[in-house]
Amino acid sequence: MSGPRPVVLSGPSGAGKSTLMKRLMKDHEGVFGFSVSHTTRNPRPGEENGKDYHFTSREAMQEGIQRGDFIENAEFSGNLYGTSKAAIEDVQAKNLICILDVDIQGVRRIKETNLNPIYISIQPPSMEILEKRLRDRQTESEESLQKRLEAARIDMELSKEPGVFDVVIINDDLERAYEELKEILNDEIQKVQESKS
Ligand SMILES: Nc1ncnc2c1ncn2[C@@H]1O[C@H](COP(=O)(O)OP(=O)(O)OP(=O)(O)O)[C@@H](O)[C@H]1O
Ligand SMILES: Nc1nc2c(ncn2[C@@H]2O[C@H](COP(=O)(O)O)[C@@H](O)[C@H]2O)c(=O)[nH]1
Repeated sequence: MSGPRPVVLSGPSGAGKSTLMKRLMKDHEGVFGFSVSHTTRNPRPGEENGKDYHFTSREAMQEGIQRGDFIENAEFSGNLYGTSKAAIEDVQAKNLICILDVDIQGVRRIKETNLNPIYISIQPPSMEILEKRLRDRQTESEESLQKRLEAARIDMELSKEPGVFDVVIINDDLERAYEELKEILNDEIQKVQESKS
């Protein structure tokens, strides 16, 4: 299907992907659409089913995977996560820039498809700062936090491999990281805005 190129945002848990993405969507109403993933993890306070995630059981999700409903899926920190074909189609049908928030395993699987997104990695300035951000967010048990930090170490190494990401943004200063993200997406944003005027 032709239309604006999707955007894959990846990077360690706690690096700031959701923070940057929410701001981008708020500042550009009618330009971006979020690909709502499925997950077997429990909702956090304030998260809405169907908006932040489709919260589901492992059994139901495995059935969906078997049926071929997902373009990618991965086990992360003890839970299943996945992008359904429908999640992407819903956004693309509206001619919006589809934003996917996926881990590094998702990035690798999406590269085997014909989605052709812009791959952006959001990285924290250091492991110490990442740990502080995750602890301050107060969403994780100690066990989950340790699993996320372990996954983060792997993510930070893999993101340095040439050719995996089109751009790596270090989210140290939020304003600067946001400006960098907007700059990268400027052409696609303009295309959507022009198509609507
Ligand atoms: N540049 C920044 N400086 C300080 N704090 C930040 C910055 N960016 C994000 N944060 C804070 O760090 C925490 C983690 O950010 P966020 O939830 O956006 O990360 P994430 O990458 O989406 O994580 P996850 O993958 O687990 O959903 C949040 O509490 C957020 O407010
Ligand atoms: N491979 C996929 N990874 C996903 C998907 N949706 C989210 N994620 C990643 O999971 C971790 C944890 O997210 P959290 O909301 O529990 O903090 C994070 O790295 C996300 O990028 C998906 O559909 N596929």
